[in-house]
Amino acid sequence: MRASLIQIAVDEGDSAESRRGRVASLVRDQAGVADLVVLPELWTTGAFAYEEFAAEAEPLDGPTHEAMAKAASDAGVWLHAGSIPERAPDGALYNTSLVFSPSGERAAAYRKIHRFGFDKGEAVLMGAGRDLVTVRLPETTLGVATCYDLRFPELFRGLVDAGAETLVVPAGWPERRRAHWTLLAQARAVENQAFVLACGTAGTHAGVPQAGHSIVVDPWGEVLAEAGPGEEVLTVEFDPARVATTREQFPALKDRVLGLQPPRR
Ligand SMILES: O=C(O)CCC(=O)C(=O)O
Repeated sequence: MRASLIQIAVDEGDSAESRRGRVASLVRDQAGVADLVVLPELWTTGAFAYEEFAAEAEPLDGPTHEAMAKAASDAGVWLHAGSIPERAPDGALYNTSLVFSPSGERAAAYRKIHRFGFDKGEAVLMGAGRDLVTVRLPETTLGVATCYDLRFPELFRGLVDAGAETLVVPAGWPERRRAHWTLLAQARAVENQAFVLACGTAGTHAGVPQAGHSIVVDPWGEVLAEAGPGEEVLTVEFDPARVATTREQFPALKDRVLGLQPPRR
């Protein structure tokens, strides 16, 4: 199976509309190259452009949905289209990822569960998702998570329990914490014996330089491919069957002990 992670430069001065056109064309270029294409988090606005979330928010089936559904079917690829600022019917905002099949049907929508910013930014502007999401592809089952979610291993264990073998993480991770990004992507792969496809952004927006360095990690924790800091398409070939063989040959997941008792006082 071949996957291409499109590490988009999300700089100021590029409108959401023009970026949508540019990204759709990059997705189309993957026809015959990749089976699965992955885009980053909130690439129409930038993950840190908090003041743009409301203005650029769109319904689930808004302009980004339309452009990406068409790009997926034109290219004949599975497309994890990263996330959009979603305006829900009740007016609430969510950081929502969209996944499309090669015929351009929406296969899944995932509302980010852990919102970043502590007492400001996304954490106060957006609602929190509650539902884990997996997507069955012919070759593998995707488990989806978004950016800050990468810090919460229990979410990934939930995805693995639901059958995920390839963990896909679109992000807008800042350069300042790039070491955490790489470390956590490898940790999630090792502990879950799964592939991790983590696609970040490049460029600078809202004064926050982005880390780039999108990364693909195998179920043994080895880095199969890693991007540099700038805009880049990172293409990697991987064998989804390695999840089953790794879990058979080193069956640590079977040794989980659930329901531990808290310390006695
Ligand atoms: O956890 C981090 O360091 C970055 C998270 C983030 O930027 C986000 O979720 O948008």
